Amino acid sequence: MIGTSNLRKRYGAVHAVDGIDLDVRAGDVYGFLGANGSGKTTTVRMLLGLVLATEGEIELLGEPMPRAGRRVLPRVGALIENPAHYGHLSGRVNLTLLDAAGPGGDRRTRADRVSAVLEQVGLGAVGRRPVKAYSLGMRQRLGLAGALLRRPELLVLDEPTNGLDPQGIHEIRDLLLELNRTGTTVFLSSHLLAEVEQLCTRVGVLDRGRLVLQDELATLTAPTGATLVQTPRPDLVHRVLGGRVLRVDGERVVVHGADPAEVNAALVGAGVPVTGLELERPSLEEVVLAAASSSADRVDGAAGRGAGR
Ligand SMILES: Nc1ncnc2c1ncn2[C@@H]1O[C@H](COP(=O)(O)OP(=O)(O)OP(=O)(O)O)[C@@H](O)[C@H]1O
Repeated sequence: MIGTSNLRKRYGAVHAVDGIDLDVRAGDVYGFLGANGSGKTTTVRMLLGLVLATEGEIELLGEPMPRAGRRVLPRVGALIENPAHYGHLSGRVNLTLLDAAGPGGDRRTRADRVSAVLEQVGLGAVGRRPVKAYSLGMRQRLGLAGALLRRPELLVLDEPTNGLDPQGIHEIRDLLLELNRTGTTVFLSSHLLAEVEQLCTRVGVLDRGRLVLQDELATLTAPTGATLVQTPRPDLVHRVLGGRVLRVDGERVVVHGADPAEVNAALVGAGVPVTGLELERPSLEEVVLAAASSSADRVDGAAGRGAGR
């Protein structure tokens, strides 16, 4: 759906995007993660033909960009930063104008199309209110409704939950998952690890213009081959399992071996109280921090800590 090869953008001496090879496949919810200033917006703008690359190739839906823009862009829905709307007009009228301005929107079916996307983003009941009375979350959803007018195969979203409250973030997340279930590939940029971890199937990490990581989320956070034992008596685990203990962190003991049932049987058989057992997996935060170590402190992991496994 998106492929880039050695994609670069320089602004004077600044290497905003420094030779990246993106690979976004059909059906992905792809999280494009990076700290502020790492080059996410510049990349998204290049993908959509809004900024010219200094060097490199871009393919969108198998066609070269920006050359094939006229053919490709009607099949792509995009939301970049805060979408602009006419505040004094209703959401419905804004979408009607947008639909009329773009190519390929049959006039006779326009009203139905607008109603359908308003329903889809949960604005059916407020579509006739002026946009200036909308909350930030509602405006963001209206922007998304605009991106959905042409039933895009690919959605490209730059920080779609920026500035939203937890409820708004939740709604956008559900909407994107639903769209993905019905066949839309989603590419979204974010600086929030937790957001990407909860939503995405594939992850790319940008660090000062370079793609330092790109893989399936399930692969990145695959079990490490160890078992995490929760116990009030870590000393007893040591006594029973000896050399198999890899680490102790308070009441959490990491034990070599990827068979929690076997570990449990050994411990309980020896009278060790076990209050929790699971396969150890790295959190996305740990994976990202390891890959982008030099500037890891700039990636916002705080929100991801609670979601870590
Ligand atoms: N038009 C421009 N002229 C000069 N420098 C620019 C321009 N646009 C971006 N940059 C620089 O390129 C780098 C990458 O910026 P970009 O906005 O793509 O990052 P980002 O990851 O999207 O950050 P944010 O999350 O803050 O939007 C930054 O150093 C920025 O200052």
